[in-house]
Amino acid sequence: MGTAFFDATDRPETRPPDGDAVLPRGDAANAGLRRAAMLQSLAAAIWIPQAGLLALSVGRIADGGGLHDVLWQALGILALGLARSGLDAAGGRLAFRAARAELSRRRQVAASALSLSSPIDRGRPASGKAASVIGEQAELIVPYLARFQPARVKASLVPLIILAAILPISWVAALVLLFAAPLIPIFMALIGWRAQAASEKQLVATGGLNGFLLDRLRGLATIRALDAVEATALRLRREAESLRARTMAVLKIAFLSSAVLELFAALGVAMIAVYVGFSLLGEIRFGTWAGRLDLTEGLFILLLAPAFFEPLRELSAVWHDRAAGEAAMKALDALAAGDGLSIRGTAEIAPAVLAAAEAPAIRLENLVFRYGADEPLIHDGFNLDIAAGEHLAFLGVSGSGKSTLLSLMAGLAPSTGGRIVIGGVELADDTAANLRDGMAWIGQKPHIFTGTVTGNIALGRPGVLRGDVAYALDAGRVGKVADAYGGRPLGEGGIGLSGGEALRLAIARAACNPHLRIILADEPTAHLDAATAAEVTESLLSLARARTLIVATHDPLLAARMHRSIRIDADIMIREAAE
Ligand SMILES: Nc1ncnc2c1ncn2[C@@H]1O[C@H](COP(=O)(O)OP(=O)(O)OP(=O)(O)O)[C@@H](O)[C@H]1O
Repeated sequence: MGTAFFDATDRPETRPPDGDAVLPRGDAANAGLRRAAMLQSLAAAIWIPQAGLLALSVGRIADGGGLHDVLWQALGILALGLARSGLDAAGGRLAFRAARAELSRRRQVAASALSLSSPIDRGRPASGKAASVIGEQAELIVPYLARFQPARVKASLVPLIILAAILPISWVAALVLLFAAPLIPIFMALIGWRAQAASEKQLVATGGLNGFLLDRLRGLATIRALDAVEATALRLRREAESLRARTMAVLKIAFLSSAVLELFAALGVAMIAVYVGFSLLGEIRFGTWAGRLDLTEGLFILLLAPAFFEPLRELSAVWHDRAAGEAAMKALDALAAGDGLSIRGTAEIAPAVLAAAEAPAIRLENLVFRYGADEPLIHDGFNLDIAAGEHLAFLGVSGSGKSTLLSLMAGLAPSTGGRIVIGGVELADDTAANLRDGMAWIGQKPHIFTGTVTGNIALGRPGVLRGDVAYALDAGRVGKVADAYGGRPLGEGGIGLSGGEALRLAIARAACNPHLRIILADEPTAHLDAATAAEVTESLLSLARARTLIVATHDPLLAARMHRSIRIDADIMIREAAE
């Protein structure tokens, strides 16, 4: 079984709702986006009085007026222009802030759900895919919320206001716009369905490629050793090609939607221009409420016609953001749904359950466990009493369930039946987190983070002081390694450390915990040569002094140093020796 590391200080508080429904937006984000949309719509509507003043000025000059006749109008146009820019900028800023806040909220929910999912859940999302969704794809939510949402409100309000301004002058012009406008949303909606499906496929392909890459990079040594480089490269090329095809499909739809909109907008404006032109020439004598159009009215309508389509064009420009944003939200929500095995102890409770306790006794009562509803029973009514401060070895053939027992004691997954009592406290959802504060997990292959040796020991845990790290270096016997590296970082995944050094570093990590009462060690001497295994055993035993230690092991030498060993497969005690 792999190694687990849990930092009890990093416990998320809430669990997102189950199911794959898109998570509702936060109230603050909704309010911010609504205000932003209103400000931007108001900014767009200011063009109506500006156009009116402009048409009036040109009409006066055409009637023989001088510059002094249009001075006030010019100042009005300028003032309105300034107000318009100000409102537009304020709306944009507000929308962007609300969108970023919403992105952070959703990221936190997804990351919380991920951190709650059990490290022994094999259905956990691939690390590369989860990182891609939370880190990269989630960013697509920002343009969706900050640009698409206000653009949608603008597109549904501003054309109506412009229509209301044109209708009292000419019912024909209003009618032309009224017929041209709905064609645009209808076509956009038709295209939008395809755009969303294409975006979802593209995001899945991106996540898949990231997951694949991370997985293969981690296994590069194996791939090289087994001469599978060529096959892996071919697979990578195929995946990259599929991603390219999906990206092109998304772009094609994005371009198509803008082309459709431009076509209808251009046709609408052209028809208005033809009508106004022929009316001014006297060729068309209908369509107004009072006689013929004059130059001021005609110009006013002409200036407003492109503005009528402008919000729809804006909507089309950000249409792709909607598809990509909703697909990203779905991907985040799927992570947040986290419906596999989850670790116990999601709730915070006040006092540290084990803080004052001595090395606790552990009791497993009638323990039943299976990894999933369709999976076989791993343990069926397992009973065991471990004395306070006892050092115990689980022995048994591979697959007999030793690591599973350790995981259950650490609360990495809820048992299917029975109970676990640690120091008189039953391991349950409201106690597991605090019980874990007093535990350390030492696995076969501890995860070494990129960073210094001391940073890897302290792990940024609050309350770990310089003195604690110095003590831990000593306890894990890694002082020499720390000296050799100094302030230089270790390579990714612990490159630069031997297996034994990595194990001793894990022991040092455990030694840093002032609440440490229980040590769970999963095959700590596996894959080590005899001398290194002996060193690790000594470090482990000195750490376990006055603490309860349980090791799952195949190593008879390590088992011989324990107070007692039990065989998990036969459920019988084969050796009991007091030290
Ligand atoms: N995350 C998991 N999801 C589903 N089944 C699992 C998982 N981990 C282990 N198993 C299954 O549970 C059984 C017990 O596995 P476990 O790792 O506890 O055995 P073990 O005794 O520790 O073996 P080993 O000595 O090889 O480490 C095995 O049949 C294994 O296939």
